[in-house]
Amino acid sequence: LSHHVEEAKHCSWSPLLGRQDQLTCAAPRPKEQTQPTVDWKVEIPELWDEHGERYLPPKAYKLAPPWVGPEQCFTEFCLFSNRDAGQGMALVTTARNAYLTAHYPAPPASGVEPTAFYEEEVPGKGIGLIANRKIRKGEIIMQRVPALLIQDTVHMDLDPEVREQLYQTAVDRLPEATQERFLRQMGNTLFDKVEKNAFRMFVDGDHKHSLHLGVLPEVSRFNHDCRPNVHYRIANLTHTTIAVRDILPGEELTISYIYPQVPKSERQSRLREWGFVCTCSQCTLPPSESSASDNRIRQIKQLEEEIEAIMARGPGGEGLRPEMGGKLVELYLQERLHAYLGPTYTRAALIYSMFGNEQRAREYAREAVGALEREVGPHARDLESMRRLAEDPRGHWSWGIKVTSGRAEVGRNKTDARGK
Ligand SMILES: C[S@@+](CC[C@H](N)C(=O)[O-])C[C@H]1O[C@@H](n2cnc3c(N)ncnc32)[C@H](O)[C@@H]1O
Repeated sequence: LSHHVEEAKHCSWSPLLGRQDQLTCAAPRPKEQTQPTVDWKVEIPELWDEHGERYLPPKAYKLAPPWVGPEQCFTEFCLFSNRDAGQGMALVTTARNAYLTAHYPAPPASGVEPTAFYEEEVPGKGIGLIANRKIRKGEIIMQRVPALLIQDTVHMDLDPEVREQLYQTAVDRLPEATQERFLRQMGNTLFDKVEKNAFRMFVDGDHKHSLHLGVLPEVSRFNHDCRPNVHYRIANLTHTTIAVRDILPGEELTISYIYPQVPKSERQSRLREWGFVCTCSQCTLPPSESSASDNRIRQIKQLEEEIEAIMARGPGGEGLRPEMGGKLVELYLQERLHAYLGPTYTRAALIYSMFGNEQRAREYAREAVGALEREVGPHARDLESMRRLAEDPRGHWSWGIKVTSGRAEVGRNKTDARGK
């Protein structure tokens, strides 16, 4: 079976542990890359019977050297390791998941040169990453596969003493340099280090035992900011961090651990579940600016819901105004939500195209292309549509449909983006 990595299957819920937030999906078909990256088209051998219902017998999941394992088994979960994959990988999972993981690409670490940033103590946050030079929007900062990948049930249910010993053995299987980096992470016990630093990763789509906690010791140094300058996405178990705006030397590099487009009190309570009180740039604004920010977040929500409701009635739906798209972009930029602009630019481009505003449609479609590539990757669903709109607005399905008759005159390509 040629098993492309597709939406829903092999999607990865982010971000760091458990607290469900953004969804980053892997989809098929690689596009040209400007920086070294993984091959997105993954060949995974047949794993199901011909009806796609039953798993193959466990012996079908044997791993070839240099993979080692299964060892240290507890019920169906065992330790598997490979010192040569990525910077070394240890898995505590089922044989089936180990087999799948072994078939994902585990590329060597890549990204910006190691001197582009450095580690430093950041007041109130522990160690963080600081830019050492200007890092440009769109630069991939790190691309890594997890050093430790632990099936969620094991992490949650195993007896704590047994679990700690198992994690110790798993860490011992890693190359020395990776072990050291792992042990330098925040957290008193190995369990605690996984808790504080892991990202949620799905190995096997929506199949049983798919959810894992992936620990990437270098990526763990990114502190949280509710208005991050770095976005991350996970596809094929590869974790990519990418600058979403130009970052100046001396600025801290940050990601968001949560879905941040909610008022401050909600963000803070979500982050308390993480065991810390957020001291980020947005949470420490003076009260008047903080309430202005909360207001903008409410405005964004309202406007998005309004646009969604109109679009749902069809492209000719009444109530759409051309300035709605521009206003939405403006609010996002004022709120410094640079990591979440893809759908916003897409909406704005479509709205202006519908009203026959060529210049604005092109301009926003171009921005949408860049933002979608950064946020979702080269296989983002609306990317092709936005490329076409940027190149030839008048040939796009959305062109002028609000001007001509106010009724839907959906053109050539019905699979194009429609305000998503
Ligand atoms: C994944 S680690 C980040 C790196 C960590 N600072 C270190 O020294 O290794 C997450 C931990 O960093 C701290 N942290 C990250 N972002 C923070 C923020 N915005 N405010 C306060 N503490 C933060 C919290 O202690 C959190 O549990």
